[in-house]
Amino acid sequence: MQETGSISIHTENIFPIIKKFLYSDHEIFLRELVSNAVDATQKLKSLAQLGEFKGELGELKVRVTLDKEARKITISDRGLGMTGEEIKKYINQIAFSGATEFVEKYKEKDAATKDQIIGQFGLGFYSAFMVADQVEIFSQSYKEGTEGAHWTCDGSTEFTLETTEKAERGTDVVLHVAADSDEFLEEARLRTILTKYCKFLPIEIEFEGTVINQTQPIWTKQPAELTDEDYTKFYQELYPFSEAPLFWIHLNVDYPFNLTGILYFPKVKDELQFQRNKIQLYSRQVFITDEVKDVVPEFLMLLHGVIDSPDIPLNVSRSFLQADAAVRKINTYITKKVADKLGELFRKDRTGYEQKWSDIGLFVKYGMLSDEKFYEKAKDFVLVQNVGGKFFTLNEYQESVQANQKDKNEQLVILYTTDAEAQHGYVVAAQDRGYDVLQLEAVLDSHFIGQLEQKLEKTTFKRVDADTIGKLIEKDETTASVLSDDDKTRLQELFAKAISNEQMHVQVDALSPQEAPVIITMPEFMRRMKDMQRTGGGGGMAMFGSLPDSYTVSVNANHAITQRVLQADEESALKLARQSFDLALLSQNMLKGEALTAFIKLSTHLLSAE
Ligand SMILES: Nc1ncnc2c1ncn2[C@@H]1O[C@H](COP(=O)(O)OP(=O)(O)OP(=O)(O)O)[C@@H](O)[C@H]1O
Repeated sequence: MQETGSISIHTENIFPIIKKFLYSDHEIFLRELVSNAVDATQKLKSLAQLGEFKGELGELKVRVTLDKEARKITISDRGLGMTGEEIKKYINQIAFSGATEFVEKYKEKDAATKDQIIGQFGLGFYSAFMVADQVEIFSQSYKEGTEGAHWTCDGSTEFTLETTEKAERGTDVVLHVAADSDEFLEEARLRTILTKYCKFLPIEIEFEGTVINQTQPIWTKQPAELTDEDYTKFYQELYPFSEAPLFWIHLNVDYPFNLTGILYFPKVKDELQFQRNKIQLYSRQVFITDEVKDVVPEFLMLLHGVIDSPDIPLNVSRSFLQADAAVRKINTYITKKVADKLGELFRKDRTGYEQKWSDIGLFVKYGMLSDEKFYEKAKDFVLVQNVGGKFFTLNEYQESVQANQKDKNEQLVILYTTDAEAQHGYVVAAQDRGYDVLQLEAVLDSHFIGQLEQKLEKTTFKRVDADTIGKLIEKDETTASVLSDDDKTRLQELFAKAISNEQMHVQVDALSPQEAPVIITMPEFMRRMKDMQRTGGGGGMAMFGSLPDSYTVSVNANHAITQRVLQADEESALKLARQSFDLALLSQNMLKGEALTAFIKLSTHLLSAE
């Protein structure tokens, strides 16, 4: 018996549209057809378990075969099969209306959204027409007493359906590859596509004699069944040639949404190395995309691994995805899991955690800055390190410095350096006072400091070179000046003349005689403004666009050199002043070019004059 018919009477022909619009992603036809074959096989297995199918299951592989000569690709399964009636219902009506709906949605979108939709939405069975000008289905249902069915469609809305003899239960979908799709007649091309999308499908997929997939990837197993080696091996499979991960989290939740997966913490050395799009998104073991934006919180995109969830709505556009309740819950869940894991590592193995800190620190701080909930958890396990290399939690650090580093207003002043080498003199000066100095060197740290100042009560941060040591943490006691007011004015004028630079604001301060004769500082506020300006922070910063460098030059009223300057004749006084100022510049790494040459010349001269 043969029947012909029209798939739908009131729809325009969708096939040219499918073909035209989906040009960039033709390869997904194979993912769609192979997953259909896998679904049909799994359905049969379920029926067998329920006792509704009593026959022999036999070998349940899905086979993909290529006949280049005949221009045919065949996808065969030994699943539950379809009767002629079922083909009419599932392929002609349901699948077709699904494809039609897809095309309708697709037509309205702009190009960017289109790419997004294609990547995340399977066209289903009709995606076959992206590469084939004729598609045949040969199917034998598992139901006893049913006849085999043969369906043919040439890419118009017309189809034929007839009975046929098919010995084996299951379905063969035969694609007659169109003239413009020759690339899919290459074995290597098909293998690449299969490996990309089908590598972890739950039923064996055989292509040209070899099975291309792992049916039970480790994320589908229970953590208790797995060893560390299993996890690292899997990581190597996903990312060959990369360094071993630091640690991982096995995700496993089935309520209120379904999600499994493994997230790895990669070894990252600096911000520039962050590699996004390393997490692969699967839906029931079928690879969907590695664009997990919106499904995974921004700061977690630095992680690697696999997420598998049938609950992530792949068939909706981007803007909708962000607002989707399930996606929001998944975001919250993953963030919580990651925070819990870090907390656990910190509690169980503090030493190991400290060793890993240089790799995870950046990530933890990034998380704290971008997610309030994460901050709340991470504030207990985020670490800071002082210049001596010792690690502290925020609480531990506050405890340890508060006896010594509170100013006269009971404000705790935390001192830090962004470069212990370059700011060495200032670090030593602070340490000599009994102060501790933290290393906060990463680009992210300036934002992190800002956040901590908001969160921690009565606490401010100052870079060690933000002021002279006595003023860095202002106490009640003051050092008296040995100079008269007249001397101070003279000194100020002499130095200003010797330096003759408008960006250097000279002031005479009563410092300890042990401190340097001249100290150059840049106020904390001013430096932060400039930092923000440099890193392109916020529009409001534009007004500081022409902010000049502005330094404070403190002349130490109590230093022996100062006395010499005052006692010398004008010419020698200016030389001495210039020389002490240059020394201060030198200690800040600010003496360059002509000034440096002049300094060396003068030094040599002074030395030989002795
Ligand atoms: N190999 C097959 N064996 C048995 N039934 C099949 C096979 N391929 C397709 N079908 C039937 O045709 C229907 C439509 O398939 P189609 O791929 O268009 O949509 P789908 O798989 O339901 O959804 P999706 O859009 O996610 O692919 C399937 O639901 C299934 O009932």
